[in-house]
Amino acid sequence: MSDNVLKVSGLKVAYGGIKAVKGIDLEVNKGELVALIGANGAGKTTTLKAITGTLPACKVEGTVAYKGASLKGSQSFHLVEKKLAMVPEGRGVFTRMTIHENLMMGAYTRNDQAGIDADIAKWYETFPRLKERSSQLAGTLSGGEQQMLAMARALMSHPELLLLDEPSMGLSPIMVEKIFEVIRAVSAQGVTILLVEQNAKLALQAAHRGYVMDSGVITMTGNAADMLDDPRVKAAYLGE
Ligand SMILES: Nc1ncnc2c1ncn2[C@@H]1O[C@H](COP(=O)(O)OP(=O)(O)OP(=O)(O)O)[C@@H](O)[C@H]1O
Repeated sequence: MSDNVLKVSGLKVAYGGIKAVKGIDLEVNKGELVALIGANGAGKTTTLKAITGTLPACKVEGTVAYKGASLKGSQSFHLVEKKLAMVPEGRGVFTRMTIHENLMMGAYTRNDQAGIDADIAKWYETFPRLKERSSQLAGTLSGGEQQMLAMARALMSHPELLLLDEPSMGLSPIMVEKIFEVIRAVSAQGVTILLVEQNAKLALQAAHRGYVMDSGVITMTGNAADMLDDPRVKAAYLGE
């Protein structure tokens, strides 16, 4: 059996006349943390939306296989049942629910109450700030706190693949460090992750492998440590 959790082949996406993704191949193997980096408008978010089948009406070609099967036509609740969790850009927490209720929502496909309670306690330990505010409405949290909550909520479903879209966006440098610390810790627990990031340095430092996307095409791929050393990556994405 292949080790692929995710395999994207020949993916093309066009919004009307705009070709956002122009035939990319990408794979994520079990247990890997893979970074997809690239500038604004490179097509990274579009790629994630194509993976989850959440694109607006537009032309899509190619295939996306998650655990060997297509996700075409899946609704968001199907994705959770299939153990695929996405933390979108802008977080997507339930703003009118408390932190605790958000975490419970993340576990709605589970019925092991003791396990759910243990997981909530674990995430509260990882993010003490969420614990202090457990009965606060999620909409009143800061950007960084919402990012933490969105990640913890996604992890409550015990995903086999976690998709993270720009987790560092809009956060203070301290919060960015903290979020990446957590991403590394989650990866070390064996969770398979596809991380979309503009912060190429932090993403490649955390990842096993990376892909560089530019104007809808993959221009480079390889071992993340090698990519950090690559003069082209240094010049274009690391500001060196
Ligand atoms: N709904 C849409 N309708 C039309 N064009 C779109 C739509 N969504 C994205 N695009 C265009 O597709 C291209 C790729 O956008 P995408 O959001 O995938 O890039 P990105 O790499 O995620 O960038 P960013 O980091 O800024 O989010 C851009 O030119 C964008 O303007």
